[in-house]
Amino acid sequence: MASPSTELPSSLRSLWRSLVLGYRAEPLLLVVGFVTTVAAALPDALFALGLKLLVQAMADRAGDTIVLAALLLAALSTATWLLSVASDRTDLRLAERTAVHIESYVARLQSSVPTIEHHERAEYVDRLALLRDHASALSQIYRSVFRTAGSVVRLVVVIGLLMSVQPILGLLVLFALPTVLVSNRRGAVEKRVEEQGAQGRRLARHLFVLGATAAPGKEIRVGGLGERLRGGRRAAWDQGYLPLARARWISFWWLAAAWAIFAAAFVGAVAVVATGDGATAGSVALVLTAGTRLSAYVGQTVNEVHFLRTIWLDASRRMVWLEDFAAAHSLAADLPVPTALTDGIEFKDVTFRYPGAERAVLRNIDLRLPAGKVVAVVGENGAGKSTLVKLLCRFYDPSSGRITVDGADLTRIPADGWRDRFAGAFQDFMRFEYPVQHAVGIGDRDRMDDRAAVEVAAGRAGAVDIVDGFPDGYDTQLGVTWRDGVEVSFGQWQRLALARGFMRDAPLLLALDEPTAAIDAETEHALFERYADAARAEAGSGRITVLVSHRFSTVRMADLIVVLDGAHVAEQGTHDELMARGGKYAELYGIQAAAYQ
Ligand SMILES: Nc1ncnc2c1ncn2[C@@H]1O[C@H](COP(=O)(O)OP(=O)(O)OP(=O)(O)O)[C@@H](O)[C@H]1O
Repeated sequence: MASPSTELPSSLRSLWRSLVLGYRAEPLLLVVGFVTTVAAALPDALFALGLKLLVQAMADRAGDTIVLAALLLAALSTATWLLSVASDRTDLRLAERTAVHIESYVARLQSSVPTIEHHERAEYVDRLALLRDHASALSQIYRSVFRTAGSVVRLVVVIGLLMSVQPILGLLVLFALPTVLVSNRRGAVEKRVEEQGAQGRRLARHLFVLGATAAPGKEIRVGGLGERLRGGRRAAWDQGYLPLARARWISFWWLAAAWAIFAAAFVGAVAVVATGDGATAGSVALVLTAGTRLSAYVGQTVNEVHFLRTIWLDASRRMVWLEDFAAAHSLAADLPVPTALTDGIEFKDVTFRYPGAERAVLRNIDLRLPAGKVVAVVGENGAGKSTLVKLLCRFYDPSSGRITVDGADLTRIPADGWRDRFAGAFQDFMRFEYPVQHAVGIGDRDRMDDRAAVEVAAGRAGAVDIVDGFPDGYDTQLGVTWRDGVEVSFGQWQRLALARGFMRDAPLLLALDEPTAAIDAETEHALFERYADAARAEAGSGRITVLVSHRFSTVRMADLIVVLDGAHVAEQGTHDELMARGGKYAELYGIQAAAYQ
């Protein structure tokens, strides 16, 4: 698989991609916004010319020209005002409409990455956190680009007007260059410092959420951790923000010095024109007005470019980076999604390390999960059982080696399609605070509103009694923070998650990664036995059922038991075979059996 670069893509390419995205979303608004914003720049910049004509006509006491010049000034002011209002409204509307589009586009990009590596690697998480914060604001990029274009038009016009008085006055713009250079540089420096501090700011936010939400509140109070949390948050905040504040102060002083250079040149230019041969009232008025406007326009352009570079363009580069990342991760999917399994799933010399980790959680695993069988995975805490399931779901790809499905490399099967063939539940399930119908129904998005399907799933998970106990049955809102919402216990959440995992009727892979830890051993055993029987009854599709459990009473009925130990498959076989062998499984089984005596 092509590994995406960790470098952000170029500004120009990112700008182009954002413009294309905006054009696809709102072509008319984009064009009208551009034309009105740039058009508003013209009459504004020509104001200096009107003023020159008026002042000169007054000096010459030319009555008709005075009236004409005054009317011209009024027309220029009105046109500037009208076009500015029109462009403001259009740009605002464009920003609002593209914001929704861009936000859902970014969300779609994130979820289209088949693995979840980008949610866990610190450098990606920081990058995505900034993108998420700015995703809706990214829609401002259009306004910013139009305004920058308008500022450039203004600059060109006033420089032309200044040069019409004396060509050398065109050099005035050179004295504004230091401000441009400083702004450019400060943008890059501030952005780098901001990214370096992203981890600290994320930590500060995390600690704030920890201290301000109900769930962790119990442990924090019991442990008396409040003060420590506040101190940690303060320290993380300082670590995230102080370097940025320092960088901003330094750039402020640089910018002030650069403006001082321009101010000196402007005063000199006015003096030269006012005292030179052939100085007229009109030309002095023009230099004064155009010069003042030049400084304002340079300031505007510099500000626009600064915001464009540091916020909008930066967010745009992150978005294009995410596009590349998503594209690089979906390139290899060129095989069809299987509709049945005949042989099974095979791990071939699979080694896996979590992103950024040194240690391999699974090492040189060779394992065959036969089609149509029930496979139990056991091992001590941290042995890698859940990781094995995550690889089967393709939340990660192996660091080396291959996983094949009926001989086809799993990385070449579209991840979405493969997951549509998956059912099951995880130990770290999500508490979806929806009405019960949807909290369970989203396990099969096409049948989310299908009451009968949800009832069947609840039956499979043994959750019917729980739902019947809620005030409005399947229409009950879960979570007390919502109107008419009910409190749900951990065990109830777990059972609802299990029901969600059973929404699909004919999965090829059913994985149950300790989804019943909060349920007593006997009930778990009965439930798992039911799933195993169902799996065997439907062996025709080749469905593989993978059970992860610490309870050996549950595990023993599996067709194949895999014992993980020290990142390796220590043993595998049926219960009887493993007991006869007298190895790790027999030892662990013996310990648990003795505890239940
Ligand atoms: N996202 C992750 N990033 C880095 N390391 C991880 C991640 N998830 C798990 N690990 C590490 O991988 C190892 C195996 O974890 P895994 O959850 O697969 O074990 P397990 O056998 O399912 O454990 P348990 O029985 O406690 O659920 C552990 O050392 C764990 O710390």
